[in-house]
Amino acid sequence: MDGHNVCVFAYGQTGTGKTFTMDGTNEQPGIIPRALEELFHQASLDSSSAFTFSMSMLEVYMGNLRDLLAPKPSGRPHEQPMTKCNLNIQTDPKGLIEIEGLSEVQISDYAKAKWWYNKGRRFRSTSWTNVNEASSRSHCLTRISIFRRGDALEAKSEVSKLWMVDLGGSERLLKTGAKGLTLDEGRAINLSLSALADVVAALKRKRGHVPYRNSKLTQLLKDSLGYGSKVLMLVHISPSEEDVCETICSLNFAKRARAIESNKEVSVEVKKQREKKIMELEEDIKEAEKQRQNLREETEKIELKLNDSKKLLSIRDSLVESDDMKASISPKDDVKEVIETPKASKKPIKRNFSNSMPRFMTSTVASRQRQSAAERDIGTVKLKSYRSTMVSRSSIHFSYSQSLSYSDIRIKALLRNSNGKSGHGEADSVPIPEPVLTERPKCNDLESKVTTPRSLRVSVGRHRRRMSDLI
Ligand SMILES: Nc1ncnc2c1ncn2[C@@H]1O[C@H](COP(=O)(O)OP(=O)(O)OP(=O)(O)O)[C@@H](O)[C@H]1O
Repeated sequence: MDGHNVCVFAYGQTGTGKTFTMDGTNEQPGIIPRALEELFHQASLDSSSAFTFSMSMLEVYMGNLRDLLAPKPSGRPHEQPMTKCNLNIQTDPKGLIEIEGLSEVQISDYAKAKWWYNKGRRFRSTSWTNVNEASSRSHCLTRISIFRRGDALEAKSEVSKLWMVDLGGSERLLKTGAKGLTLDEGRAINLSLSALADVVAALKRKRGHVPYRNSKLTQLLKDSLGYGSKVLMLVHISPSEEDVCETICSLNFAKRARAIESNKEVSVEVKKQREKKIMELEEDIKEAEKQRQNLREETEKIELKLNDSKKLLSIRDSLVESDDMKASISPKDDVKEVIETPKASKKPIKRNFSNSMPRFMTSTVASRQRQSAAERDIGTVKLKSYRSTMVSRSSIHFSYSQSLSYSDIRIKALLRNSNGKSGHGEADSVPIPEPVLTERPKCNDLESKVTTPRSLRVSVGRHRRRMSDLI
């Protein structure tokens, strides 16, 4: 009544109570009469919509459709309505199934519906077998068409179908002892049940192609047995131990059918699980984002350290490459002061330092010769007396990274002046061009001081010496 197509069917081994469940008796009405009664009851409760019902009944017998509500031939009221058999099944452009020429009767109330139903049921094909004395030899289908119209005038009317199916029983032909026509009927029932099983399997696996066309039974139920419809299957099994194989087969079929997801609507539980999963994934994403940020910061720190190291390395390299600076002044006493530290003695330091130096930094023969030549030159200079005379004027700072070039014309002039005017303190009058003072890193511990006139500012640090020269 909510607009869905519905299929209720009874499945199981022959003689297990399918017809009893669907039809019932006068004392114990089955599902079909109860459903009819309930339909009218529900329609009376719903004041917002107007419902009308119509009913059709047919059976699939030996692969053919037989109309169970067809009018009887005139003059022979007690005869079975055989005029309408082998009906054609049509599919309309919307995919809805229609049976060409099938009788459809209006049912205005439950009493009328029951009357028609009992009438159609009487014409069903039954026969005696070893298992069931009134065994159904066909599949019996009752169709209720439900027309629903809303109270608004422009509201569209909806049509839906309720199929109630009493399937023929699956049977072991040896067990039933069927012969002749009964045997053929049994085979036809088994064949169509097999086609139904194929449809169920395809629906379960969500295959694109569902083999509805393999039998009349499945063709009829195409628009009520697939996606978007509601299906209720009743499985009947025998309590007898002898029928355990059939029971297992029936239960396996039921298991497959139960796994079909025909309803597109997602249940509340599934929705909750999805939301929970989404939240977990969002938490994971946040955590990953945090880790990424930390890694980025770490990388930046490492890059900064790397840049510092590169700078230090370039400074060291610039200290090392000074072969062309070998003419630089390297006062031996001052160098020794550089090497000496307050805590360590001379010899061990010299040895250790030399040992720890890379090979390319050790002194070469040429550099030692140049150094000794420079020392000889220095010997002619009275540096100490010069210091003592100039101490009140100013000072020049020598460090491990600072040296004074004797080839510098300013120094030469200074030295000439010192020799010529020693003791007069006239250094200020020396015509020395004003030197440029460049800033160099100072190492206070290693610093040694050489006094010089205040006005004399010597650019230091421009000339660097190899570390081996310092040793
Ligand atoms: N629950 C029940 N209570 C009483 N009798 C029952 C019950 N179920 C089945 N029966 C009886 O068992 C017999 C077989 O039942 P039924 O004809 O419904 O079986 P079936 O599954 O329809 O068989 P088939 O497939 O051969 O048509 C009937 O006589 C029926 O009255």
